[in-house]
Amino acid sequence: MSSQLAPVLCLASASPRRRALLESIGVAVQVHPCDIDETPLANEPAEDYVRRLAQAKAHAARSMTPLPTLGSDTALVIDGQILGKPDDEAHAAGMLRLLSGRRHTVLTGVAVTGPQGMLVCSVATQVMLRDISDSEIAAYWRTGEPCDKAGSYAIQGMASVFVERIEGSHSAVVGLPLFETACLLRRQGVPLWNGHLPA
Ligand SMILES: Cc1cn([C@H]2C[C@H](O)[C@@H](COP(=O)(O)OP(=O)(O)OP(=O)(O)O)O2)c(=O)[nH]c1=O
Repeated sequence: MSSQLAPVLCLASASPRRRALLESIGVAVQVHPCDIDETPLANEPAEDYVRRLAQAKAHAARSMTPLPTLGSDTALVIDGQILGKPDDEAHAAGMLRLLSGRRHTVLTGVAVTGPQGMLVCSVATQVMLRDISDSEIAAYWRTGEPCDKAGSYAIQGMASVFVERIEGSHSAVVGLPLFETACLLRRQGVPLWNGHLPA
């Protein structure tokens, strides 16, 4: 919708999903992916972790642009463990076996820099997956879909057949909670599709 418009936000992310989500609410972006060390700190609570990474990404892009910058991070939590993107097939299979037939939490942190300084939020969404067999896990890996997704699945893709229930924000699981992000953007004066309307 907005790819021909002048960018109003710098997206500090390599994720095509985050770009598409922002464009779906009328925010044209310029993209500056940032290479951040995503290793959790010792005993770091998961919510602190996603907020810290979101802020680090937004901060890293700041020197590259006069525009407000947005950073985000998505991770899963199950049994107190933080799950990020898989390193390889065995890692992905281990994650999917752990998630199979169980409920887990998806946490997404968002940070937006601008005239109000660094604004940060995080959103928790509960996802219940049905039992997934080892042969399904192997076949799913071969689709190529899990390799760049936290927890090794994509709710918006073929893994939707595993998703029994979700409580919370679907867009947050895909990488950016649109309701909460729109609130932060508005506070920083970034116009959305309805930016010309009165508040
Ligand atoms: C659980 C889940 C995650 N994901 C994605 C969202 C994020 O892009 C990715 C988690 O990794 P992130 O490190 O949050 O993001 P990224 O590496 O893709 O991009 P960047 O760090 O440059 O911003 O997993 C889905 O697309 N669908 C899902 O169902």
